[in-house]
Amino acid sequence: MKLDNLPEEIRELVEKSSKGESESGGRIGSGGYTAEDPSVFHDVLIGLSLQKNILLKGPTGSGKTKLAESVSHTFNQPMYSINCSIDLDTEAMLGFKTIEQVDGKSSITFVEGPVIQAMKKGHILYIDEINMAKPETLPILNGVLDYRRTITNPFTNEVITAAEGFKVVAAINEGYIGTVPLNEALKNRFIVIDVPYIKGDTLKSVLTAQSALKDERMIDQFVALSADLFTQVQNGQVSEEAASIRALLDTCDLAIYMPPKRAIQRGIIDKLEDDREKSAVKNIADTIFE
Ligand SMILES: Nc1ncnc2c1ncn2[C@@H]1O[C@H](COP(=O)(O)OP(=O)(O)OP(=O)(O)O)[C@@H](O)[C@H]1O
Repeated sequence: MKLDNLPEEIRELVEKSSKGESESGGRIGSGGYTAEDPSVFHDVLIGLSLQKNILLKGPTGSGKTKLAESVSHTFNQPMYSINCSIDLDTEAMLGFKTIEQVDGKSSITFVEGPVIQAMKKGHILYIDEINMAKPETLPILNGVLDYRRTITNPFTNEVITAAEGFKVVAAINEGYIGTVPLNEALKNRFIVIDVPYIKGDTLKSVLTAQSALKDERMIDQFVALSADLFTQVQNGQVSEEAASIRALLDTCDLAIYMPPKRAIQRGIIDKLEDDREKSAVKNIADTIFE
């Protein structure tokens, strides 16, 4: 278990609740989530240790998936993921029946999906973009997400109660095109943690660690660019995704091989729809990079 730097009381909680089978299936996430406010990660760990479901709420590229991976890393428990979309169906969550040939004979077997596997093994279930699913798809998980921690598999009639250690983390990207407001009963089953874009020295350390760009002066310039973009986002001049850390990391990588302003054009500006937003970002880039 990777518990360095955690306050004593949180470390004890994490140790107690980090059960689950250690064998096969799922994948232990890599760590690396960094935030200026340590309470973001600490509160996620506390909530999960107390068997609460966690809903990470934040704009695209703000590190929600990275945070979930870091949870898996810290608890040393494998993570099973569901990526929600309007096409998500019960089979993608719970599993499906298939015909298998055993000794020349056909038999029907059930291939367990991420929810059933994580429940049975006492591992972590990550439900990404939970508000992209059709509202009628997720209520089947209501019993999994409350004190019952139980589901009746509609394909096999098996009643499954989650093994000790089972944890649920979900992520939501509010206001994003194609999303629907989360059903209240579903939202009610989660503790909500905001995951904002990182800034300043924290951003610098993430760019230094995750980008291939090694020119410290240029990294400082990209941190300044991000701060200015953030101000424009707050003023309502540009949309939130312009300040995405993912886009900034891509831009830093490109800037090793092309002038930084071209990298910004490719990595940030060309993703924006609105011409006024594009020129606002371009103006900021012009003030920081010659
Ligand atoms: N606070 C952070 N700490 C470490 N890495 C971060 C952080 N924020 C963003 N990143 C990096 O930025 C990239 C995007 O992060 P991630 O995929 O976790 O975002 P997300 O919030 O899940 O995005 P989306 O909503 O689009 O799925 C990753 O490469 C991740 O490592």
